[in-house]
Amino acid sequence: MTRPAMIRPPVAVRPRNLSPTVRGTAGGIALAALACAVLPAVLPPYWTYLAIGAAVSAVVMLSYGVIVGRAGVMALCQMSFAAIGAWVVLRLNVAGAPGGFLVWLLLGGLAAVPVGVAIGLPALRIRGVNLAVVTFGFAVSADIVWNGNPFPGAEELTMVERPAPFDTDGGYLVLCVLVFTVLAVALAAIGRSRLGLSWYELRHSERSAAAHGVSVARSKLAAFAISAFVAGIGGGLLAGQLGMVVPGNFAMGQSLALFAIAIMIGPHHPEGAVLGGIFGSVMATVMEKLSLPQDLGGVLFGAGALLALRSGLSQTDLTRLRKRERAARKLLRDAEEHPRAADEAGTGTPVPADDHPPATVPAPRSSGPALVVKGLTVRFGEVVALDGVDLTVPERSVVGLIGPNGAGKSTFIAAATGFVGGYEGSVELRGRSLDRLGPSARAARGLRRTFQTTAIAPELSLHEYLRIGAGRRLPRAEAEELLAFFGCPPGDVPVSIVDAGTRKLLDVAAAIAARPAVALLDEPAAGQSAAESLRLGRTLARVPERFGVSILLVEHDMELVQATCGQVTVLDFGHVIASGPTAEVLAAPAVRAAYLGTADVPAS
Ligand SMILES: Nc1ncnc2c1ncn2[C@@H]1O[C@H](COP(=O)(O)OP(=O)(O)OP(=O)(O)O)[C@@H](O)[C@H]1O
Repeated sequence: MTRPAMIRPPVAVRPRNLSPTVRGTAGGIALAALACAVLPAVLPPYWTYLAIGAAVSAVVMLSYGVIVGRAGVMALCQMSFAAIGAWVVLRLNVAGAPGGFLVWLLLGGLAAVPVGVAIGLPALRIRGVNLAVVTFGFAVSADIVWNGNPFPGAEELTMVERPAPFDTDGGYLVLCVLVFTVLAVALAAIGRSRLGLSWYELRHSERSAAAHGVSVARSKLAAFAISAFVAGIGGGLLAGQLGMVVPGNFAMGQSLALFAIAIMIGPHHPEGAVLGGIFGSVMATVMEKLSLPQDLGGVLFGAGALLALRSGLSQTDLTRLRKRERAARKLLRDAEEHPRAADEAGTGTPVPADDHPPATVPAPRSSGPALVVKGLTVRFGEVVALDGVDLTVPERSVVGLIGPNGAGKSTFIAAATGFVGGYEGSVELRGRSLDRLGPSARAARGLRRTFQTTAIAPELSLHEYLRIGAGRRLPRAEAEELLAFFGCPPGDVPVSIVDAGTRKLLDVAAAIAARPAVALLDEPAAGQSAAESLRLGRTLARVPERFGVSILLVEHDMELVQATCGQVTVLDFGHVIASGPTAEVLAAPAVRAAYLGTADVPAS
């Protein structure tokens, strides 16, 4: 089978100095400090005013970065959250509330959070264009409310008091840059956490996220809450900039234009937010200076957004990814061409997967089987996909689940792991019933699965993907060892440059990284050559002893099944037709009949 450009080194490589996150954050803070020191001194008043506008827009852009850039949600109402932040600041200003501007700013951000969560609730059931319509509807309703009710202080012309030493335009620019920097650093830290990484996964595949134990609902609501908070802060800053706001500052058109900029540029990276802020704020002035129609800016943003949607990645994503890919390719070339030199340079030590010494794995807590499924029956309308299936996976074993196409193997995995609800029968993991739990809760309890087709976010590195799968802090050395065990490239390599077969191995590694009680693997060898498939079989056979994880392996490759599984269960038309030691089962007439289609051999 031919494959796209493949990266799969035969050795494990311990990389060094590839991750630029710490250097990037420090560089960003240094740039912000420089901007604070230099800009107010050198910019003429008009440009200082424009720079404040750009900084405020950049803060709002950060909110798009969370919800659109990371979580991939089509949210069209961020300016409505900004309006809430502005309203709170203005209201507290009019009331002369204690604490002053900075406290009001914070309260404005917090006030937007419950509204963000409320708007996020429909996102638990709907997605894509439908969700865009819901958020658009909210933005339109908010527009109507703001237009019918003047912002506090508008009638009596009470302007917001900027606090000293930020009361001049130059000082206020410094404040905006500081707020942006604090938020950008905090969001970057969240982005590197499991929550932030899970947003990337949600964006590409909610079912994969659930299979990794990520609570899809909690993760999505957190994205809405955090993005609403940041937008609220942006709105409060706008109130401080203008002294007084009008509904037009938060109009629907604003939300749409910023949304298009966000899709195009990718404000989930600080440089994208800055660029987006500059575009959002300065574009109108540039158009005016060039004597071009104002709407042209919106058209350009829209066109850029369409291009970004087609490629699936924003401009900053692409730039960062290409840089990471170049560094990863160089590292892999060096390691393959000069393994010894690479080792001496500290970048890698060749470790053939088969040479890994066995780790000390704690004994299972229960003495019974790892997984016991009894009487599992699943119906899809008239189709009975599974009919009273019993299956047991002992501790520290690899059990095969085989059968012809349509026999019900994937349905078994889906039902056992909670992806198909409403089944009859029972599923017990180490003596505890899972029947009332959803997929992410079952995964968190120690029942992991992989899918026939992988959907891994290409912008993640292999190490980041393993961290999501592990569901815990995963030391780099442990991740590298796991990747080497499965014959995957080093952890800093981006998923975007590994082939489909390696992605399947990575998926298996991510399931094992969690050290679950049982991992249910759905055709992990699909897309592998015969030799790779056999090698995978040998690797899987060593997983129970090495990691303390039992495996249920769904496969069509009989050589792989024979090399890997001590026991096999055979399904045909949703029924178990044989179960027992692999060699005996594969020799059984009923099994041969099921595979060869000889109908007159009775089922056992
Ligand atoms: N969501 C669904 N809706 C309706 N029918 C379904 C659904 N999923 C599976 N089926 C049916 O259930 C039966 C079992 O399908 P399943 O995918 O579990 O088989 P399988 O053994 O995994 O096949 P394969 O080896 O081709 O992956 C098939 O008849 C299939 O058409």
